[in-house]
Amino acid sequence: MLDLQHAAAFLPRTKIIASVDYSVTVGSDLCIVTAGARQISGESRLNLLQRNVALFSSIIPSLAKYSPDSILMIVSNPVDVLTYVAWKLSGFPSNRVIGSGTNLDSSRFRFLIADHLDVNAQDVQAYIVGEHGDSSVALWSSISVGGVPVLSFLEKQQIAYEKQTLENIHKEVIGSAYEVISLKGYTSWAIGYSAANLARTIVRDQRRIHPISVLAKGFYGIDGGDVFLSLPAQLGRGGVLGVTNVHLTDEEAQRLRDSAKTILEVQSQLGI
Ligand SMILES: NC(=O)C1=CN([C@@H]2O[C@H](COP(=O)(O)OP(=O)(O)OC[C@H]3O[C@@H](n4cnc5c(N)ncnc54)[C@H](O)[C@@H]3O)[C@@H](O)[C@H]2O)C=CC1
Ligand SMILES: CC(=O)C(=O)O
Repeated sequence: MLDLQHAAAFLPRTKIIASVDYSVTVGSDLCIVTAGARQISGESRLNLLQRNVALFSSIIPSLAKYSPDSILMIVSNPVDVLTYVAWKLSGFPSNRVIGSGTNLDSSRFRFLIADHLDVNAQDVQAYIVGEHGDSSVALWSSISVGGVPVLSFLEKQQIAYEKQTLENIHKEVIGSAYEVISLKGYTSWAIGYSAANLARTIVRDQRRIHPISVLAKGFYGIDGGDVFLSLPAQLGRGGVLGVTNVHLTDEEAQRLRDSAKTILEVQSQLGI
């Protein structure tokens, strides 16, 4: 807290407080939960589940008690399952409980596509959906650059593109966190920007569309239980305002359902 307060002269006027007493959070508009165990090199996010569920049992009810009208944004891993846990423990409506989900994976994806095509990542529209983790799904069919749909453009021009190149880019996205963790022990900068990007949309009611972890049951044939995973959703002061109806190919929809199944299998061990 002190270390951040000492930056006061370089920041817009901001009140920075910290406490182990949850009453300091009273009346929050947005609660962002990043507490928890993190992966060691080579460990999967799903492996953190038991340790972080135990933490959530003390954190979430206290936040919900002091800020019953807030939006909860979960970042701790495994983010999709912990968003479900936070939803259950808070008793909040599902539109007010989100996970940072694949907002980060999609940025990694856009960065890699932009790098491959030598364009600006902000001009690349592309989504990773599903689990924030190993079963994530790349929506190749909806990639556009500067408004031009990339795959159909290439197909129309009969320009051969390497399916393997595309698969490799997705593999690189999945491997991104593992690579950074093996190099420096944890990831921090990109997730920080990703969470700040989501927070800005929410508190400023920007109504932008972000791929984030939402209650996904019923979308794209996802059934089998209440599951949170990432879909492109519109966000604002009310939380999740709607889920965008992005066109998925049959293969993409099947991969999304498989990703939901992976998360549900892990969730079934919880007994919540
Ligand atoms: N969703 C995403 O894309 C990402 C998620 N993460 C996840 O975020 C979590 C934290 O990672 P790091 O910040 O790297 O770990 P860290 O070890 O640097 O920080 C964890 C923090 O949690 C705090 N904490 C532990 N128990 C607590 C409790 N009961 N109440 C309040 N705070 C408590 C610790 O004091 C510590 O400051 C991990 O689960 C990690 O996997 C990290 C990066 C990206
Ligand atoms: C750690 C993590 O989930 C990430 O950087 O993607």
